[in-house]
Amino acid sequence: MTLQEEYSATTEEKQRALAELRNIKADFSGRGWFPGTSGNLSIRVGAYAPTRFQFAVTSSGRDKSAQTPEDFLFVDESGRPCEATALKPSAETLIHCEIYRLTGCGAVFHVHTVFNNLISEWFAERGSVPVDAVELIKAFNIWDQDARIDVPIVPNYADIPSIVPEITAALDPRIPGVLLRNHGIYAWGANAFEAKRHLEAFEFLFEYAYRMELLKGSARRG
Ligand SMILES: CSC[C@@H](O)[C@@H](O)C(=O)COP(=O)(O)O
Ligand SMILES: [Zn+2]
Repeated sequence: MTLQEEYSATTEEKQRALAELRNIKADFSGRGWFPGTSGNLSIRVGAYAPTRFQFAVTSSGRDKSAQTPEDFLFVDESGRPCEATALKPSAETLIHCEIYRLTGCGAVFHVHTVFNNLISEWFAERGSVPVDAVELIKAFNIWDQDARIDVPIVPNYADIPSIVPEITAALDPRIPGVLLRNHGIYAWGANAFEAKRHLEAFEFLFEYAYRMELLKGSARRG
């Protein structure tokens, strides 16, 4: 068995991953989370080592509100397609690769929303979004009384490979997500269920943080 074969998944596992991605993509599309072909999703399949893994990822530039046979392809740890295909993996595949390499997680979801863009710009100089004592922090399995978290924000560059070392440096192992400034959130988890829970929690907390800043501002104005 070649190394590639050792890390490739069974046909059944690949089909299960694609079915799960189709359901997740339809769900997120229903929430309006893929404006203008933005967003990308991936689920890891097969054996894992930080230097050898494979995952299914959305193909680049497509309307993610549509369901077609060309929506996904499988790539390896370097982001290269695992088989001959005319499809192009997401332009941000290297970010998924780095998150899998650093965390060993099972799924990575990326969406652009107005709230995640606004809050990442508002707190950009601070370098993270502070969230204090909100119950939904428990979605990240943080159960401290009055827990406080800081969601990392990294610079956004047109050259995607330049973003990767920023994520490597900023990633907090306690926080399953990272914001790209004025771009969007990457959320991950051990599997698609957990990554979806984390993404929903992040989007709730970003809207909460945005509205809390407005309340504080109006209170200061009196
Ligand atoms: C078209 S704006 C969004 C893209 O530039 C990118 O940020 C994105 O999220 C989707 O890129 P894709 O290559 O389709 O995965
Ligand atoms: Zn994006």
